[in-house]
Amino acid sequence: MNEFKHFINGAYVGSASGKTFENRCPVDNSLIGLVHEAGLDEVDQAVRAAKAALKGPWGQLSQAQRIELLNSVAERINQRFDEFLEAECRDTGKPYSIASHIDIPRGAANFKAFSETLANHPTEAFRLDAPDHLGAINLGHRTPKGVIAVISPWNLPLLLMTWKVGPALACGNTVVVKPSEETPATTTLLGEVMNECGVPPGVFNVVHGFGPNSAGEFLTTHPLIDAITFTGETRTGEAIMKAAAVGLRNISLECGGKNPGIVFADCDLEKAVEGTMRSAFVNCGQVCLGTERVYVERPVYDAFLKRMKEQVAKLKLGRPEDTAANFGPLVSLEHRNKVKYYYDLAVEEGATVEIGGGIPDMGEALNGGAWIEPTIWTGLADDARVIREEIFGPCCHIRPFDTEEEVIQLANDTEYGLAAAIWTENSSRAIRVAEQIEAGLVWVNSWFLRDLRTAFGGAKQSGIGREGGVHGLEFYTELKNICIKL
Ligand SMILES: NC(=O)c1ccc[n+]([C@@H]2O[C@H](COP(=O)([O-])OP(=O)(O)OC[C@H]3O[C@@H](n4cnc5c(N)ncnc54)[C@H](O)[C@@H]3O)[C@@H](O)[C@H]2O)c1
Ligand SMILES: N/C(=C\C=C\C=O)C(=O)O
Repeated sequence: MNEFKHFINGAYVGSASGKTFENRCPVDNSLIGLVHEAGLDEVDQAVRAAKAALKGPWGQLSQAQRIELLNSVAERINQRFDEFLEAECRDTGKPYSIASHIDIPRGAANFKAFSETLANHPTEAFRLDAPDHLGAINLGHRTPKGVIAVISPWNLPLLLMTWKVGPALACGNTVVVKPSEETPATTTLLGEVMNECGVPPGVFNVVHGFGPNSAGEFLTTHPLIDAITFTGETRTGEAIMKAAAVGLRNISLECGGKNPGIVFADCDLEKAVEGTMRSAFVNCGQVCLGTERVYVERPVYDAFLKRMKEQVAKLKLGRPEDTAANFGPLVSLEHRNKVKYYYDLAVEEGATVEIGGGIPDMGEALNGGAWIEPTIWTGLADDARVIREEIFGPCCHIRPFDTEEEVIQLANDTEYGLAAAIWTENSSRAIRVAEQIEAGLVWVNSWFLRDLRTAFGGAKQSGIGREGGVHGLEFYTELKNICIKL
């Protein structure tokens, strides 16, 4: 039985209250750990440790020294790859085949990528003419923002936490991380790596707990937090934004989505099927960038639907360590109940269930887990709740369209604006349509192909701000202008 303690000032500490909550394996709902729930005291200790570390050895390091240290963190994650893989898959139930290609490699890459950005990105300088004709020089100078609260979700725990911790530390900040209550393991394990690599105590801190009236809320309302970066549901983002308003703390929000996939008749059909299969079903559909609405130009609608059903039927459900498995359970029974609610709602709203729609028989050993069938629907009206609300499961609705104008209107008819995928071999059409899609991220003939130098974030109710590459600098640093009279 694992015991997950907080990581504060370089040490693992339990909650003074002794309060813990259960950590269960999604594969069979077995009890695999107890997690300490942080109270106000633990959160305060973590924030004050982070504050103090800014003025300690960490604050004395040069940018080059910080970058060297963070590159060693990346290398150590890779050296302990199997431990991170086992911990992530135990927490999430996802197949090793997925976590070993996405979650863990990106956990390391997120430290390296931002180090290189920082080392190579200039600030700014302007020469100003002055009335005395001697002029002045203006210099842009970046300093760390301070103590960053990092609040992360359960779907890609290590990836999404390090996506924030990497740039935050690269810019000289310190962090207090509150991972999801569903997935404490890899964030806790990273504390060991920080110590092994010589990251000073207090630079990286972890507190466990829930949101409201628990560690999440205690952290976002703590007066010594200088900025909050959050990934999770839009409604949670609203709550965190309200908390951040007191004391004017900056926020970076990466929230929900109801992403469209647009398949034109002039696409490479096999590429479109392969890409849509990934965007709808990888990670059991638990990817914010995933496709839950698929629009297919009428001439290829029947062929596309047929191929998708054939591919879904081939998905192999199984334990994480099953090398043949490419489809795991949802993260919890609670989330399975939510997704199954939408499966039932789809039928009530008039959907045709083309494949799936239920709970699979996984055999006695696994039937207690959060398993659910990958599902395709057709025939729903555009205003159906299943078409408008984020489900965050392995399901998608496929609908024909006839014109480019029609599909752009359909794709944009959502309160969200996170991502989209467009499948066409016509490059002019690809760019023309992509420019009109109201989203932060548009892939053409690909999906979740990530260049960490690019801007990442959502429009509309999918988030606020952009992280990635130089874009994170605006959030993770204060930019000062120094004007020097000549
Ligand atoms: N845009 C992105 O990059 C992105 C990436 C991954 C997931 N997501 C979204 O995340 C959601 C799924 O993740 P989830 O269920 O963990 O989201 P969630 O909002 O329920 O929880 C996310 C985190 O916020 C914490 N939290 C909850 N309420 C809080 C509060 N009031 N104050 C402070 N912290 C609070 C939770 O404990 C958790 O650590 C989906 O909507 C998905 O689209 C978005
Ligand atoms: N933030 C990123 C992925 C988000 C995935 C959402 O589930 C990334 O690739 O950097």
